[in-house]
Amino acid sequence: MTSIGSTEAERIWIALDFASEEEAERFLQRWPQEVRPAVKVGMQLFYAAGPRWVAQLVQAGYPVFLDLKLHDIPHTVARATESLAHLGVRCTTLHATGGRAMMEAAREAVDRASSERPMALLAVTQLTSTDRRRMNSEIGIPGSVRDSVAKLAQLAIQARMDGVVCSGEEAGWIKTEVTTELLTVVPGIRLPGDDPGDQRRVMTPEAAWRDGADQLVVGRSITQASDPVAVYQRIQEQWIQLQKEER
Ligand SMILES: O=C(O)c1cc(=O)[nH]c(=O)n1[C@@H]1O[C@H](COP(=O)(O)O)[C@@H](O)[C@H]1O
Repeated sequence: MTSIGSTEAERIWIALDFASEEEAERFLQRWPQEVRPAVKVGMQLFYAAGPRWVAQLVQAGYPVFLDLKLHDIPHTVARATESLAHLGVRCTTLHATGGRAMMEAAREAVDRASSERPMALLAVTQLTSTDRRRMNSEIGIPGSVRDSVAKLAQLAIQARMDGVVCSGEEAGWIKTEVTTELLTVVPGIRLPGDDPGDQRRVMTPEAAWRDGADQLVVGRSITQASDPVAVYQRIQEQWIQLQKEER
C-alpha cells in the first residue's frame, strides 16, 4: 500500500473546482511564490485542462490529488488507473460502490506501474451530498449512512485501498469501529456560517480533525473567499493548535 499524507500540506487539499487552467493558475498565483499548497483537481478542471496540465502542476511542485471517481467494469478501471499512474499525482479516487473486483483491478494496475512513489487509491464511500433520506428512498440503500459507509470501508480494506473518502460524521467512527488501517479523507467542510450548498453531511475543519479525520478537502470555503490565502492559513493554524493541545 501507499503512504500519503506524509507532508503537512496534505492535511488540507484545496479543491480547484474551476472551469479552466487559466482560472486555476490565477487562483494559485495568490499564494507566495515559494508556497505550494496541496490541491485537488476534479472532473471539471481535468476535462478542461487535461492530463498534461496536471503533470505540469506536479512538476511545478504541487502535491496533486486527482479526483476522477472512477466507476466502471474492472478492466476499464484498471486501464484508466494505468493511464493516471504515470502522472505523478499523490492519489486518485474510485467509487467503492463499484465493488471489490473493480477496486482490486485498480490496485493491481498501480502495483504493476511500480513507480517510486505509487499513487494512493482512495475509495469514495457515500458522497457528502447524500443524506439518509436520499440514500434510502432515491438510491434504495436501506439503513443508516454509517452502516453503508462501514460496509464500503470494509470492502475497501479487502481490496487493499489506501484510504476512504467519507464525511466528518464517519471519519473517527471508522477508526474506532471499523479499522485504523485506512486513511480518512473528509470533504463537506464548511467554516462556521458558510452556506452548505449541495453538501448534506458537513463539518467545520476543527470538528472534523477532532473527530478523527486525517485529511480535509476544502473547496468553496477557500476558493470563493475574498481572501483565500487568509482562510487557508486560518485552517492550517487550527491544525497546528490542535497538535499543540494533543501534546
Ligand atoms: O471525492 C471527493 O473529493 C468528494 C467526495 C464527497 O463525498 N464529497 C465531495 O464534496 N467531494 C469533493 O470535495 C469537494 C468539495 O467542495 P466544496 O463543497 O466546495 O468544499 C468537491 O470537489 C467534491 O467533488
